[in-house]
Amino acid sequence: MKQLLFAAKRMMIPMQLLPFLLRTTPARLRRWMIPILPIRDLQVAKKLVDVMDENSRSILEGKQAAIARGDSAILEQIGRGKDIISLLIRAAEKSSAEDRLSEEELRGQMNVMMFAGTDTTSTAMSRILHELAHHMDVQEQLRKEVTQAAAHGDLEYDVLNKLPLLEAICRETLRLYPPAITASRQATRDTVLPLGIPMTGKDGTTITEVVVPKGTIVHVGIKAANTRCSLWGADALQWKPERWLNPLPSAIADADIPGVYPKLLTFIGGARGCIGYKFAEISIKVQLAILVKGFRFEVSDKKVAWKLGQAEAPTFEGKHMLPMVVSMVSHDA
Ligand code: HEM
Repeated sequence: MKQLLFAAKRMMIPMQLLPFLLRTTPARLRRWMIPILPIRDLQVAKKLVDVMDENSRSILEGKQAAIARGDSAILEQIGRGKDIISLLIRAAEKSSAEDRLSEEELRGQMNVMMFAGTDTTSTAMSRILHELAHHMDVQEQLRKEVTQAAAHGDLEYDVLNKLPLLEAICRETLRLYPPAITASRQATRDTVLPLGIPMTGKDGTTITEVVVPKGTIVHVGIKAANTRCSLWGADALQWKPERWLNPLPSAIADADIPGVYPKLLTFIGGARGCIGYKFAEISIKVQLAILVKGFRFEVSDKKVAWKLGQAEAPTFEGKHMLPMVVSMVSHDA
């Protein structure tokens, strides 16, 4: 998945043609053209998309077969029939022919979710572990919080979701290192955007708003909004989970930030905001709670470089990885 994002990033200029090609050529022709175009990244992207599609196809077939075999077969499946794909298959079966999602559309949904949900979540996990390795005191506090909460067995959803330090660590990492640093939107009508901070024009006049005509592409600076000193304070660029354990500065508390996630644009907002944010949040918390309870993460002597594809990914000597020193935690009293 990461390779796909990096390949797409390197093809930024030819990709500008994509909307035009989508409008003017059938999918079959586009696929036929790819092997003859001398763009290496395009061949890489095609191969990766085919792998993703093949995976979706085999998962979908497995789910459909289990649903056809009946309840006991469904219970053996990951998600036990409550996962989104099983729900979509069942909904499709109950819908009229004209409303029904076709096989291709179901696979399309799966591909989008895998694409949108995998690297975003794994990047956030990498960032959290990296920060915890640089802040061993916070890591120890988190281990204590999780271990105490799990003293009587498995952590229930509600308990896990309310652990204050775990929550603060997730929020702070998603604030400072949003996996998607920008998003684009197209204005559906003429509008005027007020500026939070006025600007001075070339002729010296003060500009307090910007006219946005219908059709304009607007790039939303997710990371810029999440780390703005005038809102978050002078320490906006520092990783400080404790900021979420205390009342937020009034500038940010009072700011109207239309994110689905309070005060952050990490999952953006509005009708096309991230539909997976709750899932992402709980899966990060589950993974983190299990990992930190069982293992200690320390910085290694290998220099990690964070490279921007669509999401920022850790690399070492050009390979996607996050070298760390990991040891088991002893829970003997
Ligand atoms: C930390 C994890 C995640 C982050 C930071 C994140 C962030 C975002 C952002 C910024 C968008 C808007 C992209 C755009 O319009 O350009 C988006 C869209 C989307 N996300 Fe997430 N996401 C995360 C995890 C997930 C997960 C786990 C899923 C699914 C299981 C998911 C499914 C989607 C889908 C389907 C969309 C497209 C929604 C639409 O266009 O209507 N995301 N996400």
